[in-house]
Amino acid sequence: MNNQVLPESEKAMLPFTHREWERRAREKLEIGPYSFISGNAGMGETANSNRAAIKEWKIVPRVFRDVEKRDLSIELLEKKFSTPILLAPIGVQKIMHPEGELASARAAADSRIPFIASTMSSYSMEEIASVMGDAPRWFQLYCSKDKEITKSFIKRAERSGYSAIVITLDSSVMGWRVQDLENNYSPFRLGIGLANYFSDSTFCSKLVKPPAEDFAAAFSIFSKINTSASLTWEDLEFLRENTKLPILLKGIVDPRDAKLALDHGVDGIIVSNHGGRQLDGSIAAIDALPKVCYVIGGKIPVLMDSGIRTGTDVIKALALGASAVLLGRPFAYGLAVAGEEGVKQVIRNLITETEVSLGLSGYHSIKSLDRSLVVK
Ligand SMILES: Cc1cc2nc3c(=O)[nH]c(=O)nc-3n(C[C@H](O)[C@H](O)[C@H](O)COP(=O)(O)O)c2cc1C
Ligand SMILES: O=C(O)C(=O)c1ccccc1
Repeated sequence: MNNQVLPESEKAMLPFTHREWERRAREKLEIGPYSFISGNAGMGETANSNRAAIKEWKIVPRVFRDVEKRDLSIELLEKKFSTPILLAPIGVQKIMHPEGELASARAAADSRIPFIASTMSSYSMEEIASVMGDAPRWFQLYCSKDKEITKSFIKRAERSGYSAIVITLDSSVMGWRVQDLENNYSPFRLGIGLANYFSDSTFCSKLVKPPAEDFAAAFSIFSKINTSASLTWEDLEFLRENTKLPILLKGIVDPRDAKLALDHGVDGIIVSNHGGRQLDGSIAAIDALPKVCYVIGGKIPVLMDSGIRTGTDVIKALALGASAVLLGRPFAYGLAVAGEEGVKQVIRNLITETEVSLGLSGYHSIKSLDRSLVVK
């Protein structure tokens, strides 16, 4: 089903609130996929903290400051973007909707919001690129234990028009996800999320038969060379040598790691705790942001995700020093509920609410936002 042709009556009925998108997604999906998306690590304490901490920050709006024209544009890695919002890398999107990443990538392209394709996508990075025209896209890399595969992924991303590499560092091993254990649910076992591997000539050269002919053998090799847990700062050198694209590190919350990232010459960092899906009990992302921004001192962009739900959340993160934010689960629910049109609607609503909130805060541009806008 192509959701571009969603009837007008149904479009009008699409939700406005995160809660309602989530409720509708829950209605639509089986328990396994729904819980995989909504689920968190452990007791969900970090996921709760992400929201609680954002709520604790309060906006102190200014008045009489001419907010007739409101400009959401930003500059990031020497490129101009019309909003400070990107779609976070989310793997296995076919569990949300049959069109998976193709639908969300088209929706992102429609608003010129950068789409970050996950290593664990259910369509290959080339297939995703092919529906995006020249719209901005980045590639998120989980480094394989096999360096040749990592190299191959980077080259493929370069060739298919991805303009930055995001290296996720908070997932050396999968978090303790009780819901998935209880449901005995794993998208991989269903063969979802392996498209980049199964379409990779370096990976396939290790197989006797193509993945389509012997899934079990291909899956077994994938399981052996999947994400590496032995990476250290030294490995950045290998990555740096293998691409001229900007490199961003995702999953940094300690200012010492931010400083190390800066010293190692990365091009940006993403403050994130993976939405609370990895280490339960870890610090709320928005609480980690100010100190990280302080040590970075504006030298490279600091992006942030984990808990962003509304336009006011976006404004708070930017006031606390983020250059841009990544939208995670909200668009995943949009995709589950109404495919491409759902993601478009989630993006449009978030952009509009951000713009309204910027004006009501007494600021006319993202550039003019400053730390004094928020207090605890
Ligand atoms: C279903 C799902 C899959 C995800 N897959 C990836 C992934 O493949 N790579 C990655 O770096 N982060 C992944 N993330 C984390 C997101 O990029 C982002 O950090 C997180 O969703 C932010 O939290 P929030 O959704 O609560 O705002 C995933 C998150 C979800 C919900
Ligand atoms: O579930 C996640 O958070 C995640 O990062 C992931 C990793 C591999 C496949 C799908 C999702």
